[in-house]
Amino acid sequence: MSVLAAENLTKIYGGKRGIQQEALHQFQLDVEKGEFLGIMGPSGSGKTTLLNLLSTIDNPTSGKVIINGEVVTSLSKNKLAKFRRREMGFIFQDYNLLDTLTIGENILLPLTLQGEKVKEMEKKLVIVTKQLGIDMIINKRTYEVSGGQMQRAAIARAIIHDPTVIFADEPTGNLDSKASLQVMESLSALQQTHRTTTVMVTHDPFAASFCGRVIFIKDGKLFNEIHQGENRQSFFQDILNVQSLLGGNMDDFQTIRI
Ligand SMILES: Nc1ncnc2c1ncn2[C@@H]1O[C@H](COP(=O)(O)OP(=O)(O)OP(=O)(O)O)[C@@H](O)[C@H]1O
Repeated sequence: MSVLAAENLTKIYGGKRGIQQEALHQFQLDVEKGEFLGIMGPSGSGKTTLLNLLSTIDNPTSGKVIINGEVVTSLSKNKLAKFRRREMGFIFQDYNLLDTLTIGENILLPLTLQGEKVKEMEKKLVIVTKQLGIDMIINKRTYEVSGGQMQRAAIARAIIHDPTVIFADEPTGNLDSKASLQVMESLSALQQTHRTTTVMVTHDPFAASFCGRVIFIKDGKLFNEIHQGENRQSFFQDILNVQSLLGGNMDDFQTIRI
């Protein structure tokens, strides 16, 4: 069952007297429940634009986004804010945790905003932080923990309210290879146990190799899509192969690590 769909999504930036830039052209996408989808492509190909449209951070010039049967591109501002809070989780490259709160308070933010009972929140916090191996840092502040721990806290915050879909934008962009491995293992394990649908933009073939499917974008259009087969290592190689077909600026691509 498709839980997230894009129908003919087009985004044209600029306009009036400025130069127009078509960043996305009549894009079609269907994401199944429980899928872990990666979005890759050279710099400027339209990845962030697509993620911003799917996650309702930005509006398309034309076309629709449908999440859980709801045409989110037609929702009023108020309804959209509620829908986003309930149905979506976000993971960013720079973690976006609040320094004034403890790690635990940061993780609980989506439930606090929903008015969840304290006892329930505490139970959920213990479960999710144990799953992510960060239960020992919930009383610390952001400046007392590592980047990998902050990103795992951000994953916990993204998933704690059981959203329909998690949007991740370069979640390993600021991490070294060891922390990237921990973060990607945590994210893929957790999204499987929660059967959450996850959509992740990344330049990093290592991070993308944890996805079940990776789509490649070029010039705002779908270039190719590949599915994980036997194992992650061979999928990593498949991703590198498509990247070399795709060309573009090779500086965009990290080709080491497996
Ligand atoms: N706010 C904007 N105004 C005008 N043009 C924009 C804007 N945002 C993006 N673009 C242009 O749209 C195209 C797609 O940009 P987008 O940020 O989606 O690419 P990307 O694949 O995410 O790139 P990167 O990997 O470098 O982040 C690019 O040509 C970019 O210059």
